[in-house]
Amino acid sequence: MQNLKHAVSGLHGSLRGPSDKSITHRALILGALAQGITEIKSPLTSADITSTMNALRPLGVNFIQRDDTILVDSPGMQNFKRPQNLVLDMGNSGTSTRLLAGVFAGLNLPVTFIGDASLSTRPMQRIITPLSALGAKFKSNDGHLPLTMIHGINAQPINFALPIGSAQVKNAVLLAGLVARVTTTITDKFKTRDHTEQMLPDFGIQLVHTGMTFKITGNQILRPSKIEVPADISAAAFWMVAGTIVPNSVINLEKVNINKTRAGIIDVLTRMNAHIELQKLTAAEPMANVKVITELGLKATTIESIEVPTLIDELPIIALAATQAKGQTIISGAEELAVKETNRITAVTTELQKLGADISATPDGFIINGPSKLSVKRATLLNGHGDHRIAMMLSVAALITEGDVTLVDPDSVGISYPTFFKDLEHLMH
Ligand SMILES: O=C(O)C1=C[C@@H](OP(=O)(O)O)[C@@H](O)[C@H](O)C1
Ligand SMILES: C=C(OP(=O)(O)O)C(=O)O
Repeated sequence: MQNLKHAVSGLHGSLRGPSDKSITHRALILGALAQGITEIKSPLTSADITSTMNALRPLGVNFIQRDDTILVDSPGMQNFKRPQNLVLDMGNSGTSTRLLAGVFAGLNLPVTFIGDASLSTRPMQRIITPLSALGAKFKSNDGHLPLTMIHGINAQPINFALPIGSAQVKNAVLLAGLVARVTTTITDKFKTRDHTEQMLPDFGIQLVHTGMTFKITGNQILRPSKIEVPADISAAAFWMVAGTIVPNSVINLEKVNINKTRAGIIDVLTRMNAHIELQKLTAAEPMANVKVITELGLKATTIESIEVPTLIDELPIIALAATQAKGQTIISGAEELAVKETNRITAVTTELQKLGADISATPDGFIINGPSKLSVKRATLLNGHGDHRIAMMLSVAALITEGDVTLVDPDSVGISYPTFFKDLEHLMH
């Protein structure tokens, strides 16, 4: 339980938030595939990242933590140990499960994936179907965990057109092909996050891009690399919205990743009239210092399917911003939100309605009328539904809510942002 009743007189200060979760998963996995020592500077350390590391250790990969660096010391994919009857607990992490299913399918190393109650409800058919089409064989609980891969892929070459806007599905196939060392061509018309594609050349892997398609020629071997992980825009998003809607705030967010496949929230908040300034920095992935100043004259906007992959994890906090904007915000094409750590469409709607927001759920998003004054008449329990992004959104909502609200499950923030409440304290003082 975390009481969220605060007397807030603005949020102030600078913050280098947690490092990017997607980039850290990928750096750990590619580092494990390469023989030698890969250095990952400023990785995220969180429960989901622990799931990825725990799954790679049985292959003979060591992770050495030194200050703000993880050294990935690996025998390389050609020399991985091949333990029998491997059962891997992926905790709460969809990314770990789907990306590593691709790795194990490429290795042709049988494995069973299990996970927590939330992960066990999430759809895995989306990776079973394409990997099975490449010759892999799976047993699952009707498309859910426990998921057993009986044998890996054998098709070559691989030609895959991504059928849904999921980077995790794209990466399952990409990694299967890379590890099996077969020529792999992938078309991503949804423009899902491209961190793996950006990072592969650093590991010595050549890609050829043609429009929405990229090709990785077979038989390439990864070499170890040095990767620096920027701050996660999906975490910074909470402060971008908090700094906008809490009166008298000025927040500086340092070294935030603004890769264009991820930065949709900046476009959306700017359309809504928020005051966001970017100071661009030079880095492997585009990065900026982001300054946010309160703006109480927000206006409604429309978000459609084309923009959704660039801000999918930010939609709960964007929905909160929309409750404070004048007019009707319509968010559509976001049906994927229903299959995240919880059904984020119903969770966001139910919890924000408790605070008096005018929000309704649709099958693929939300309709939100604003602005609404958020308040509760009596002490109210808010439920993060075990989902880190819902818990953090509600904690920001509480900053502008009149009355006494308590979050029943604050610990979920540890999935992606273990220092969230500490950083909130820092910005309040
Ligand atoms: O590839 C990734 O690192 C992720 C992709 C997205 O999921 P989908 O690929 O299922 O959309 C996102 O929601 C998740 O937090 C991380
Ligand atoms: C959906 C998320 O992660 P994953 O799919 O890796 O569990 C998230 O972090 O919001």
